[in-house]
Amino acid sequence: MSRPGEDAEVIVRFENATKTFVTGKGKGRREVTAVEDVSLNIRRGEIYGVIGYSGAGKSTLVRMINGLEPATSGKIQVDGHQVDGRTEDQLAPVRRDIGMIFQQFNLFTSRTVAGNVEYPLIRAGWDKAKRKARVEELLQFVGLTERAGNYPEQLSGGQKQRVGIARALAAQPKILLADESTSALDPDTTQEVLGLLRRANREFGITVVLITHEMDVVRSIADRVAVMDSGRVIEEGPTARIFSAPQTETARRFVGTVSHDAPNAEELAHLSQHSRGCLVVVDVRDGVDVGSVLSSAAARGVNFRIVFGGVSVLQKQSFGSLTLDLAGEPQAVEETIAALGELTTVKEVSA
Ligand SMILES: Nc1ncnc2c1ncn2[C@@H]1O[C@H](COP(=O)(O)OP(=O)(O)OP(=O)(O)O)[C@@H](O)[C@H]1O
Repeated sequence: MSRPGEDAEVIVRFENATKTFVTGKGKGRREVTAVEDVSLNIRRGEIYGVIGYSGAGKSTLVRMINGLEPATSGKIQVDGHQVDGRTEDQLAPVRRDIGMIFQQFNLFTSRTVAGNVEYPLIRAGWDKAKRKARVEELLQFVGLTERAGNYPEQLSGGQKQRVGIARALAAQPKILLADESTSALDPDTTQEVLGLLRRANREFGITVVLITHEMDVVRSIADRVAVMDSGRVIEEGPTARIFSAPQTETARRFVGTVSHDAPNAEELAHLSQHSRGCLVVVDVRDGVDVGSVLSSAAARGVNFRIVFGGVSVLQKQSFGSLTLDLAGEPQAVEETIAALGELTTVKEVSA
C-alpha cells in the first residue's frame, strides 16, 4: 500500500516553536528550554516517529500538539486550527480530534475494560446505544471482546495497552499521539501493539505520532522520523534515509543500535590483527555495484575478503556496509580503493 507522499496534506505544523519551563523563584530560578526553535510538518495519514535520548524534549514536543504544553513562542497548527496562544475552551475542538496513549497506560482502575473504552464517549456526549456499539467494535478491533468485564489489574501489560489504544481511538480521532507506548512491554508484546497502531493508521487513516527511544520501533513502523537532541530537531526525514545516511552523530548512534553492519572499536582491533592488507568500510546501497569493482580488482591480482558487514532493506531501499580486507600490490590496492570511492563512501580503517 502506498504511503503519504511529499505532496500529502500537512496536518500538524510547527513553526519556530519553543517551550521554556521556569522552575523555582529568586536565586533558585531556573529556565529549561525543553523544545527549541522547532519547525516541522507532519503529513495526514503518516506514522511519524520522534526519537531521542531521555530529556531530549520528545514528550514536550508531542504535548505541544494538543496544547497540553503551551508554546512559549512560535506557531503550532493542527488540522487548520491554531493551537498556540489558545485558551483551554478554544482548544476543546482540537483535542476532540486527538487521542493519546501513554507508557504507563493511565487506565481507570475502578472501571472495567468496557468502562475505560466508553469513558471518552460519555464525555463526548454519545448516546447509550451508540456507545455500546462503538465499545463492542473497538474491543473487537483490539482483540479484547472476552475481557470487556475485567478490571485493568486483571490484565497483562500488553492487554492494558490494547485497552489504552481502544480508548484513544473511541471518539474517532484524526491524530493518535503515542508516548513511549511500548517501552514497558516485552519484544513480542511490543510488536503486537505496533501492529495495532499500524492497523489504526491503515484502516482508519489516522495520523500517528509516536515517541520512542528505540530505533527498532522507528524502523518497524515509522514513515518519517525526527531525531531530537537537547530540545532541537537535529535531523528529520523518511525513515529509510535516516537509516541509510544519518547526518549527525546522534542519529548515527541510534541507527547503530539496530543495524550492526560496521565493526566497533573492539571488532576493528581484532580485524586489524588478522588483516593481510588494507581494511576498508564501504557503504552499500541500491545502485552501488561493489561486485564489479571487486571483480576487476581480482583480475589485477588484488585479493579481497569480506570480513564484516550487513545489508538491510527498508521502505524498499537497500543499505548497509561491508568491511573488506584488500591485499596485493600497493598500487593496485590503492586504485581499487579509488574505484570504490567513485561509487560510494569508503573509509580506510587500517593501513
Ligand atoms: N513541567 C516541567 N517543568 C520543568 N522542566 C520540565 C518539565 N517537563 C519537562 N521538563 C524538562 O524539559 C526537558 C525535556 O523533557 P521531556 O520530558 O520533553 O524529554 P523527553 O525526551 O520526553 O524525555 P524522556 O524520554 O525521559 O521522557 C528535560 O530537561 C525536562 O527535565
